[in-house]
Amino acid sequence: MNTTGPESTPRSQPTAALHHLPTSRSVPANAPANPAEPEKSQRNPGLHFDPRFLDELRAVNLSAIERRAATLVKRRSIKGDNQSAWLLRALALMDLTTLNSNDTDERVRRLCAKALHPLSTELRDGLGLGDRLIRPAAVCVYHPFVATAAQALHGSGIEIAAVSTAFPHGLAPLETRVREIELSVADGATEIDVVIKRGLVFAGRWQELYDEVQAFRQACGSAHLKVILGTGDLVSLRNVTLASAVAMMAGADFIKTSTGKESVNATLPVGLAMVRAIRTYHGATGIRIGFKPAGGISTTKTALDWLVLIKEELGRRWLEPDLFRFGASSLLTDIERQLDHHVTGSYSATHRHALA
Ligand SMILES: O=C[C@H](O)COP(=O)(O)O
Repeated sequence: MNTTGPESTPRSQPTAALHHLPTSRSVPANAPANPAEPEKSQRNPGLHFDPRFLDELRAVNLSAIERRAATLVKRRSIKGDNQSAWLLRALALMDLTTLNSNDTDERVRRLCAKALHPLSTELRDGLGLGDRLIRPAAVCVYHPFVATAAQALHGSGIEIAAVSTAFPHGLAPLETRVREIELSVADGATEIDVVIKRGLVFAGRWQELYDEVQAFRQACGSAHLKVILGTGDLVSLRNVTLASAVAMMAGADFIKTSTGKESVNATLPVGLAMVRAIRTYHGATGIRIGFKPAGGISTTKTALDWLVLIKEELGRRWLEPDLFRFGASSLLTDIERQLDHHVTGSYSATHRHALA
């Protein structure tokens, strides 16, 4: 593949049924004509729930998706300066995350300090970055640390993402989960990562799932909504595809693979199933939905695989922070090490880059 420029465009797959669906909010204008000029994507207004959209997506060909995921990665060849450029891009597309049971305000402050200055002066000089500001797109924390992060990042332009709705299982009454979103927004969260109740997927209770996600979207107000599917729990790619579709119909701004707490996290076949659902939705509505793989993405090799997948399947426009994020707690460390290697010719010890 050509990995140097913003040349490819998404291949739309309009579906017949979707064209007839009414939107649940005002009908948006189509996406910008030139995807190479990234105007901020408009928010997803959602669609009224209609099972016909699900019928369009039901026939997922598992083996074809697995074959495609394997081929994409094999074809990748990103080296040298080009690789450094892609790694800097990966950094800028990151939700720098801490979601541990032993998180503290102090740890979150250190993480925010790292987000503000992710690369050392030597490394920046070695890479010739000059004045270029390269920082993660967001810091992602549990609700109790939103106010701390908001204070530490005030005025920086770095988004504050909160995992709400009884993360990571989503097993609390709906009112409790909605209230948690409202509290996070009040504390300064600009993005909310919600988890779905996986049981609604197993039971095929799609309307109920739609209603819950719509309630989350409403509680978010101007904060952007990322819907975590917990794909490692969902058993089949068909479930992943249908849950993606319901989340988008209900107004998700992003769909996200995993909480990082399931036994299986983000995998390329699952990602492929999700980005194809995104492509279908875009083809039919003109609305671009963001994608966030998360959980277990800790090496630059894996990060590059994901970037290749997105560029090939959705196009260059999706490699911007309003449409793509990595959810990752340790990826930044490996990016620093690889960049260091590019500049100095040798690998530094991981502990030199340890976060928080
Ligand atoms: O949403 C982000 C994930 O929880 C991060 O997972 P990770 O710690 O495996 O990178």
